[in-house]
Amino acid sequence: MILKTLDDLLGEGVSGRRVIVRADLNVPFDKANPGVISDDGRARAVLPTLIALRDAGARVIVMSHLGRPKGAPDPKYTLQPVATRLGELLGSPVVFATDTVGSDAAAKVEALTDGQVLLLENLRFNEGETSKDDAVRAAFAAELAAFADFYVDDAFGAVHRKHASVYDVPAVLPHYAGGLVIKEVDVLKKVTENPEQPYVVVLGGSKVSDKLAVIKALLPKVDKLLVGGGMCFTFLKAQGHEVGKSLLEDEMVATCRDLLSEAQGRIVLPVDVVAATEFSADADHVTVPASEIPADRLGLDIGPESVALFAEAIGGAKTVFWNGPMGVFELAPFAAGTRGVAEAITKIDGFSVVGGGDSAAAVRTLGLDESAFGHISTGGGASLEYLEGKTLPGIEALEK
Ligand SMILES: Nc1ncnc2c1ncn2[C@@H]1O[C@H](COP(=O)(O)OP(=O)(O)O)[C@@H](O)[C@H]1O
Ligand SMILES: O=C(OP(=O)(O)O)[C@H](O)COP(=O)(O)O
Repeated sequence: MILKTLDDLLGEGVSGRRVIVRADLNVPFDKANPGVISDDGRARAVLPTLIALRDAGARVIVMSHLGRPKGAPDPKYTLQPVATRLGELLGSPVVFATDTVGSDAAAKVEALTDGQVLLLENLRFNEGETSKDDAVRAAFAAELAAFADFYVDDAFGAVHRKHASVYDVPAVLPHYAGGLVIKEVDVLKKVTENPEQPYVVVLGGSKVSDKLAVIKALLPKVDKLLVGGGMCFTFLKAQGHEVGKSLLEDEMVATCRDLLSEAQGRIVLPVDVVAATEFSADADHVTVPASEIPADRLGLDIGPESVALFAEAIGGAKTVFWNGPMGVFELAPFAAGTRGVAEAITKIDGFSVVGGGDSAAAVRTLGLDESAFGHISTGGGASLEYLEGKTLPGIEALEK
């Protein structure tokens, strides 16, 4: 990667200068306790960058998205609790702006003193952040850029998004890659260029349509692609099975059918599923064959036979990449599939990468040994698209 890094910026001197940092503070919240962060790994991952800038006397403006609000303020997705947590981790309070580029943000940017850190409200409360219209994104980016002298991208988890804060702000400010982005790309580069065979990819989670697109590109590169989590039901439907009330992307069923035929047995699907009456920890649940999901139930985890099948494929691998929990691991009755697959990955005689906000959170909240994985990446979609060989908009913008 030929690009300027945070060290270059620190070398140029930042005392008294305003630096805007794109971070990925899209942390998971406790499903049972709204407002309580269940895993602060992504906030911890950006700390070295924030500390280095703070200690060098910069006036630090942090920006991030949280969840997928629809371009307007939505209290459900406020970054306020993240500002509080970030302050605790930094050991000094983080100022919070209640808007992103409005009057509160402008006043707080103006009032920043050397070494202070400010977090702007959720970028996605503004339609300019994710707009497909270049001019609309550029206009929002110009408002963000006006706050600062320099731009640092340390949001690896979002580098695959062609969004204003990722792609357009670096077009108008001197730009630098943070240490997290550099570290993540270094590891993934090795896996992309020369994965030791057999190479097994495990996919799950709930961002089904995003990740189905990646499968086609990854298929020729892998020995086996194991599909669990919310991803598997569109494939099961494509095989002709009914999936009840499970997560389903109806319009992708035909694509999945094509992928299954192209894969010639290399896509492995669950053979049993934990089917519940509703999306709740107290719901009645039974393990059923994947071909017999009752019409009034939804699959919330893969079953034990699937775990054994997946563990066997993983056990023979020299390289494993895993993104996306195998089930709704946040609810105890549906955590066994994720735990089983994660444990199998920790035992391989080879190199493993876990990617994704929720997958990394699962490793930690289920109490697995983090050191047993080769690398735990903060980005799921970002690392998948990197492995696919795509040029990522955030990296491209930094290289320009
Ligand atoms: N069968 C399922 N039905 C609905 N949601 C699921 C299912 N399996 C996993 N999930 C959910 O997927 C979410 C994580 O998906 P995703 O964002 O794609 O992963 P990551 O953040 O690791 O990239 C988790 O919150 C988990 O509860
Ligand atoms: O959580 C994220 O990605 P991931 O679930 O693929 O790890 C990133 O914060 C990107 O979020 P987005 O997929 O809503 O753009």
